[in-house]
Amino acid sequence: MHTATEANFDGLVGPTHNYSGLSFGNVASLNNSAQSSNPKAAAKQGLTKMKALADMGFVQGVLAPHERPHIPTLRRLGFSGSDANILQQAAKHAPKLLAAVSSASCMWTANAATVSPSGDTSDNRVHFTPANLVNKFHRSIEHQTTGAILQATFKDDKHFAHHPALPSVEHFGDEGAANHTRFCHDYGEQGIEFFVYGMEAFNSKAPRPAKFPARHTLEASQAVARHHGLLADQVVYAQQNPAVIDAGVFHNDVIAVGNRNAHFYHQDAFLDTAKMKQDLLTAWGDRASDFHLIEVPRSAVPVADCIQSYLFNSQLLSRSDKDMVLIVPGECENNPAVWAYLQSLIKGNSPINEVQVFDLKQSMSNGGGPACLRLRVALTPAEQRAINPATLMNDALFERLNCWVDKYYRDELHEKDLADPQLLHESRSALDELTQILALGSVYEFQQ
Ligand SMILES: NCCC[C@H](NC(=O)CCC(=O)O)C(=O)O
Repeated sequence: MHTATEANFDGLVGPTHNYSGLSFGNVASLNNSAQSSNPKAAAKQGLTKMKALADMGFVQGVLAPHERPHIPTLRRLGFSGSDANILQQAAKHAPKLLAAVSSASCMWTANAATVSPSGDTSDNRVHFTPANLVNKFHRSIEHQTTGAILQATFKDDKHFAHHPALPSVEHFGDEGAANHTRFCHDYGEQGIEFFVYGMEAFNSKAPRPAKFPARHTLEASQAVARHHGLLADQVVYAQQNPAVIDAGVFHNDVIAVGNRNAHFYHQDAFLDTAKMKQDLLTAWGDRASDFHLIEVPRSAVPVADCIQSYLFNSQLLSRSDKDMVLIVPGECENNPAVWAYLQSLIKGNSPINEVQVFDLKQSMSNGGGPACLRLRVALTPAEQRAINPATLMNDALFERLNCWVDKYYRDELHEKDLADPQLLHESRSALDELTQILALGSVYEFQQ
């Protein structure tokens, strides 16, 4: 281990994974709200992807799911009595609230936080800011536990700095790394941090979407950049095209992905594409010919096909300096325009040389693809050695987590099951054991 690398930390799908139509503006979430879910299959699909990446030689970590249904939130909202009584009352009087506090949405760890690697920060530590996720109630309750799990995973304050989430108000709406990409030569060198926002909160004259919410503001990204101690000329901001948000692109990672010297994005992704390109090339500096701007034209793949297939919600991974592999969901293979485009892409002269397909249907049906499920953390060798080793995927952990899923997870879940006190019991028992497997300590309220 001599050079820095990029680790992926995937969210392990929790035992209450279900489809409740909670995310206005997210087409899959709204369309699948009547479906029953399969938490066991969901967790195993995620584990299979994690194991495959570990087997390919990438550093792969696991982030634990949160305590759900979240009884402390129901108590905060006025329900009282025993846990079973609270579940029963919530199911009767506020079923959508019960669904919200039962969501396994923390699986999408691209939304867990924004991470700045040590090559970029003023104190040369890796900085983490959990995302407040204020736009959706069910996600706004994630950041505290997310912060605790990140601190239990990246423990050593010599290497890692943890900030609290930004103020939980729309002006600072923050969706984390789903709207953040880092470009660099080597992962350990200083890079360019690219922040994409949906609207300017304090400028009502600036463009913003009309139909669906812009979840992430410019002001949130600027605050994160200040906290992380980033240099102004290493930071680029770009506004998402409001029209694509209105078409269902609720996060920028549904329409663009970047890695090292490659930016792979759709023609319609940004409000001002020419400016985005110019700003990135200026920040990149000399050797501009090394930077790959791979723009997918709408004539080849319409925006609707991007949303249906999640083409851009892929993981773009470096196998060596000039060789990248793209990890895509099965939906890409089933979309003729997308699949034809991908075949031509890998034959062309971009650094992307291979496409690998993974079945992530359980997560995809709530609008989460391969990229949503992972948080990227670029690490130097010394930082890598400082991570909690119990969270790193390998043969033994894969085996152990599969047995753990078999022991605790159901293979079918309907909205009505969320009121079952047995589900709460199963979920807490599972997480209690998981904190031992991953050596996290007591990160959940029920353990305190
Ligand atoms: N990065 C992908 C995030 C997907 C997530 N979906 C959800 O929360 C849907 C949950 C439901 O509808 O049951 C979201 O929209 O934030």
